[in-house]
Amino acid sequence: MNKFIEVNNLCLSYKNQQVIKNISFSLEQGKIYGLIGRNGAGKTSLLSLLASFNQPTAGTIKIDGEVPFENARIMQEVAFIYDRDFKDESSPVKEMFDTLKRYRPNFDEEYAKYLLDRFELPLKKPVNKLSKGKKAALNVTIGLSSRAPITIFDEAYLGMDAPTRTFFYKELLEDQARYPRTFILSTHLVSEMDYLFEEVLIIHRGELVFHDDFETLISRGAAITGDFSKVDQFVQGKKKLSEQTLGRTKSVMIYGNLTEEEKEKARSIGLDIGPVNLQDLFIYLTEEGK
Ligand SMILES: Nc1ncnc2c1ncn2[C@@H]1O[C@H](COP(=O)(O)OP(=O)(O)OP(=O)(O)O)[C@@H](O)[C@H]1O
Repeated sequence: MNKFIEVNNLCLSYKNQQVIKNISFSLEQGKIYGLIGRNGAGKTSLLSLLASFNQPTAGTIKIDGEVPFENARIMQEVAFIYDRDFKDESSPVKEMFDTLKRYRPNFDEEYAKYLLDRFELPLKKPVNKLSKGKKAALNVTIGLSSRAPITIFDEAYLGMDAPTRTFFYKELLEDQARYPRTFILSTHLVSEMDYLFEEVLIIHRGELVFHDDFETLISRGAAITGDFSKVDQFVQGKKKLSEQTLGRTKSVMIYGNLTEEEKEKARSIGLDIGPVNLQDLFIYLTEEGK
């Protein structure tokens, strides 16, 4: 495994509140990571450390073998795109991209123009006069066209309508195929974005409670669907994450691995076994009291 980003025993405190608690993980080059966690879990705090916007209280971060904080070479490799209001940005959209060219070595002007056009961003309009959704589109354009080896989107979609978000996800995947880099996507739109993630990190109350590939995470549970009475009987004694009933058909998400014997039994009575969805698992893994 190529450890492009290595985080060891990372801690961050604001005054006497510890918001990042002894987190360790490593991330590879060229993969898309989903970072999820409930409100106040510490996602932005963690990302701001990776982007050198903050210094750890304890522990270490290494990017490409070097400590990133106040390290000009590494800092230009990291693009941190977060929900910004651009309120002091009175220059026109076009000017922002002229500036970007100077400090993003991989910036692709043609690609930026293509995205600005597709997002229908008016080049002459002052940035702070754009609507919220257009500001988000501008932000995403900066993130994608910078082609930084580490690109972090922290709820960068806020304000975008559904068709625009769909376009953003499609572009992200297509550009990743052309120019692979490490993406970290922090989001609350778990069910909408989960297909983008190759690996998932779940942070809860400042601790990393899960980090593995997407397939491994969703294989921790199963969706059992079929005749409601048979489903009820089969899931008895199992940890239920959620359930839905339509007429006589019921679907129950359960947590925990099924043995081969159990799978065989379910099939023999006409039940269907499917994967659990990430959102239900996430809700379960971060339930209060866990
Ligand atoms: N500048 C700051 N000063 C003091 N406390 C802060 C500061 N920034 C964040 N915190 C606190 O750190 C904790 C983690 O906040 P953070 O913004 O990292 O969470 P988050 O997971 O990104 O949340 P959300 O999903 O709500 O955006 C919260 O308790 C928050 O109040």
